[in-house]
Amino acid sequence: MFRCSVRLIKGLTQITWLREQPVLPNLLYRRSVPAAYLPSRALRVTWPCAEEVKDFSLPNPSWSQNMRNLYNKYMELSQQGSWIRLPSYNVTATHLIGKAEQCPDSAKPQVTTRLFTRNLDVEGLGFEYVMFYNQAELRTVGIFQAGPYLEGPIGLTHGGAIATIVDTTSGACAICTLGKVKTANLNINYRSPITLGSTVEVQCRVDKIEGRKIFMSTEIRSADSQVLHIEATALFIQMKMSE
Ligand SMILES: CCCCCCCCCCCCCCCC(=O)SCCNC(=O)CCNC(=O)[C@H](O)C(C)(C)COP(=O)(O)OP(=O)(O)OC[C@H]1O[C@@H](n2cnc3c(N)ncnc32)[C@H](O)[C@@H]1OP(=O)(O)O
Repeated sequence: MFRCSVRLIKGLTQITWLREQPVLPNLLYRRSVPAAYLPSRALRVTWPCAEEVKDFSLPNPSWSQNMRNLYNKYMELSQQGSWIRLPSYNVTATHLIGKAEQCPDSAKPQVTTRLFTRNLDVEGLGFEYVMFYNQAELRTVGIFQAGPYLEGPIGLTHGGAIATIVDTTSGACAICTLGKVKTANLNINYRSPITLGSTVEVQCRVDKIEGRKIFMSTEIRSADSQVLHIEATALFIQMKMSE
């Protein structure tokens, strides 16, 4: 009981401390996260090659009106300073390259791998999403449109695709809060199906932090917030300094 109370107090103290940090880049820098993780309020990334690489979290013609409306809402909040749009690339290494001298000539990392959620060349067929982070509240919001190649049951989104979006949005929140992390545990309650083609809002928040462990919870609702689709929890473990 005593150990639990001490852990709880430690966790709350850590969350309070994180909330008081002045700006996200400082926080991430102090946590040894490469500079390219740093999103900027001017909606650009500080990484020198970033402008030459496609940012997949910008609107494209496949986005529905609901997706655009939600995007515009959080962009407006970003301009006011409470939220930051997180850029998104199709190669994981692109997020990790942080120094000018590491910037490859072609402006594209020489790798053959692709980030799972950005592995299709045609817009709108798979995962269409954009994420925003709120440092003061330790929350991310994901706006997600399920493309026709994510089918599970006829006309509905595959449960694994939904798990991917939960992992991605809560993982991004954990990364922005603690730096590099890996998913250790993911629990999902599927409350109602997500129709293919529809747009949903993914809300993730930090519940508590205990040392290297960061506990998250996630809710996915319809674009108008009326329908609850998903309730989930996740545990991410911060990577050790040597990793
Ligand atoms: C430009 C700006 C963009 C920024 C925005 C970024 C955007 C881009 C976002 C993409 C976001 C994608 C996010 C996907 C993230 C993955 O998909 S990761 C891939 C899937 N996960 C894995 O493969 C992980 C496999 N497992 C492992 O590697 C290891 O088990 C782990 C999880 C790293 C933990 O190993 P470890 O570091 O040795 O930790 P360990 O000492 O064993 O445990 C530490 C603590 O955690 C506890 N723990 C460990 N595992 C568990 C568990 N499963 N359950 C409960 N407790 C556990 C331990 O009991 C221990 O607790 P304490 O004793 O400290 O109380």
